[in-house]
This record gives sequence, structure tokens and C-alpha cells, in this order.
Amino acid sequence: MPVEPNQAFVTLATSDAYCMGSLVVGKCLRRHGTTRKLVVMVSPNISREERLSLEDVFDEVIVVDMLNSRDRAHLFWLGRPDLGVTFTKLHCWTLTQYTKCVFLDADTLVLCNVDELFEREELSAAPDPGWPDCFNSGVFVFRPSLETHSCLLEHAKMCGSFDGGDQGLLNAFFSDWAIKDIHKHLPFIYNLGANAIYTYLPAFHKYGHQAKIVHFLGMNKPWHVPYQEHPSTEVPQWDSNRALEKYVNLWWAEYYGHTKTHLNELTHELQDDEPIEELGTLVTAPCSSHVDTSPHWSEPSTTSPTASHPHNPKSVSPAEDREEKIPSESVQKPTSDAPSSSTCYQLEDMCSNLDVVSAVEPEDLERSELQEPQDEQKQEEDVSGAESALSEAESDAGRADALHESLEHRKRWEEGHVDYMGKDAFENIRIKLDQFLD
Ligand SMILES: O=c1ccn([C@@H]2O[C@H](COP(=O)(O)OP(=O)(O)O[C@H]3O[C@H](CO)[C@@H](O)[C@H](O)[C@H]3O)[C@@H](O)[C@H]2O)c(=O)[nH]1
Ligand SMILES: [Mn+2]
Repeated sequence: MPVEPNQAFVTLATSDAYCMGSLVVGKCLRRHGTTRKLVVMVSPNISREERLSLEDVFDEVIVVDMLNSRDRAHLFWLGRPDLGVTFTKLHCWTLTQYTKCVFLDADTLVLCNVDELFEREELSAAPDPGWPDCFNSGVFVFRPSLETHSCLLEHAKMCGSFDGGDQGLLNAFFSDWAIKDIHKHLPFIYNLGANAIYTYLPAFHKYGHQAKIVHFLGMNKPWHVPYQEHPSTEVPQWDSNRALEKYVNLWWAEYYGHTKTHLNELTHELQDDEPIEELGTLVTAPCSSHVDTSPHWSEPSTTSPTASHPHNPKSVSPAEDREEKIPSESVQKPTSDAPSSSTCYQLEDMCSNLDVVSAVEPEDLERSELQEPQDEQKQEEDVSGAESALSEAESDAGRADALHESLEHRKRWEEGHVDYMGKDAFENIRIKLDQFLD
């Protein structure tokens, strides 16, 4: 099949942890024989090591400025204070060397060739499992255009994003997606949200074998979960955790696939299970001969995600995802395709305070970010400002943790894991009911 030089799959990573995800995206697209170019956008802070790994797999590794909504209010409601940086995704519209592209989140896993997506038009995407009249922005077809890019930034500036991330913004911008053209609705199998496995398990059993792209959306990413070296021996037929575990193991198989040594090791380990090339159909394989000793996906805290593991030396915690490591080398020695500045645009005010925003241009923010403190008094103000921002951020993080814990608890409840003797004891429920009725 001829290579299509004007079309590309595009992904994004702004930290070393997400680079692991991007690498898997590139590797599985290659393994399934795509005829399109592979592009990864990275922020300047990623390590040299990750960058080199990406260069092995992708046709282009493009350094882009980090764009952050810093919209703490909306991100708090989303339960993901870390997702402001997803505004960086908007830079994909600047890739005008391509006429049409498919964006894939770094936490997606491609199970087969999906080049047919290029037959769709901008903006095609699959429904979001949480609110199906919105599309999920983890997989979408778009046409790069500088005009669309500036309209999107303008929209961000004027209206912000209702979830603080790119998905809220894109849904508001492409607002007729839900009703206008059914061809722009990608089937769910092109963006199978991993949470759908337990929220609608019967549908997963009916249609899961048709899945083409799995999306590990939400807090838990495959790189947080250790590869299961000795999978279980006895699995109930309706075990959503087991299905997820299979996808996670497949993700690790793809991850290690980039070095021949690791691939060989893994092939030996999996030979009693399924051959690696067949793993794309794992979901239909009978979950027969394994004991479920895996950490439950919905309860990552039961096993330390960073636990040392012979096949998981790199598994990282969610907190590490958010760390911005800035190796001096990557800052001092930008590559030729790197923009001259490595600025993180501050769109905070644009999104959360419309009175302030309208007067501020991203470029202005960029300039003010780069300015040196004028004098000692200014430096002191900066320090006290930073301290109060830090304590505010800490209390935000505390609230986000509490929210996360409450969502996890609810998920466990919905999955039938009721803690009758503890949190869900009748006495506690009665107290909650009394509070509600007061
Ligand atoms: O620190 C980060 C966070 C995100 N990303 C990139 O942005 C994408 C989106 O973030 P992700 O953690 O995958 O978000 P989801 O859990 O998938 O959450 C939903 O909400 C996000 C914010 O609106 C959307 O970007 C997603 O597509 C949507 O699925 C990632 O895959 C990466 O490509 C980074 O590079 N660094
Ligand atoms: Mn995602």
C-alpha cells in the first residue's frame, strides 16, 4: 500500500510518563502496518532518553510550547487537577505540513490497523462514555489549519473550557457534533473507554471483541500498574478487572516490544497464554486458566504502582506523571525543530476570570513570563505569591484527593464491592440519609 505522506497520526506527551504512552501508540500503529506518517508533539522538558526512544518509532518528534488552562475550578470538578496541560493538544492544528490527521491520546492502545479513520472528516470523534452527547477528545480526526488553531485559542481566551481541559473546549467549539452529521460519530470501538468495561459489562461481552482502540481514560494509566508476570489461573467469566488486566498486559507487551531482548523475554512468558501477534483479540479469548491475583484496576492502592518489578522497572505513580523534570540538556540544546522559547502559556485568567481575560493575549503572557524580576521588592512579592499559590495548590490537591477517594468508593459500590462492615455499614448510611433529609 502506498504511503500517504500528507496524512499523519498525531499524539502528545508533556512528561516522561506520558512519553511511555506515546511510544506505545507509535509502536502499535507501526506494528499494525499503518501507511500514514507518525508524529509526536512533546514539550521541551522531556528527557533526552525518552526523546530518543520516540525518535526510533516516530517520523517526526516536534517540540511544542506547553499550553496550560490552569483552570483549577473546572479541573477540580473533573477530579483531574493535572489536566490543564491538555490544552497543549490544540497545537496539533498547526501541523499544516499534513492535510488530514488523526489525534490519539498517549493513553490509547491501538489493536489493529485503523487507517480507515482517514476517510472521515473534521471533526469526527466517538461519544464520551460519561456524557455521550459530548465527544471524547482522546481520538479524533482533524484538518490542520492555522486559522482553526487561532480560533481555538481565541475561544479558550473568551470562554475557557467547561472541564478545564481540551475536551470541554473542543466540544464547545465543534458544538454541532452531537446532532449535525452522523458520519462524524466514530463508533465506540474506535475509542473504547476502559471504564465502559465495568460500567456496561454485558455490552463489552457482546461487542468488546470488535474493539479497535482502547482508551485508558481517567486517573489510572497502564504505566501505573505493574505488568502481571504470572497471570491468574481461575477467572470468573464476568470479571471486568481481568479484561482490563489483559489490556494492561498487552500495553506492556507493546511497550517492551521496542527492544528485541524484552520482546523475546515476553514472548517466552506469554507462550502459555496467547501469541503476541494475536493479542489484539485477547478480549474474546476465554478467561480460563488464571487465578485473579492482580491488583484491581479500580483499587490501585492495593499494590504499590511503583513497586519494583522485574518487568516493570519504569512503572510510575500518578503523582510522578505531573512532575515536570527539566533536564538542563534539553533546555540548553533545543533541536532545530524546537521553537525559540520554551514557554508555558498561562491561560489561567483567560479561563477562570472572563473580566480579566479578554485583555490578555497569549503572546503577552509569554512575554511577561519571560521577564526577569525587576527589583528586590518584586522578588519578595513573587516569593510570597508563590507561597500562597503553593498552599492554595496543596489545598486543591487535598480536595482533589478527597473527591478521587469518593469517586473510587462510588465505583466500588457500583461494582458490587460493598463494605458492609465499614464505610457502607447500615449505621453510616443512616447517618448520611439523616443529613440529607435535614
Ligand atoms: O500531564 C499530561 C497530561 C496529559 N497529556 C496528554 O494529554 C492527553 C489527555 O490526558 P489524559 O490523561 O489521557 O486524559 P483522559 O484521562 O483521557 O481524560 C479526558 O479529558 C481530557 C481533558 O479534557 C482529554 O484530554 C482526554 O482526551 C479525555 O479522555 C494524554 O493522553 C497525553 O497525550 C500529557 O502529555 N501530559
Ligand atoms: Mn486519554
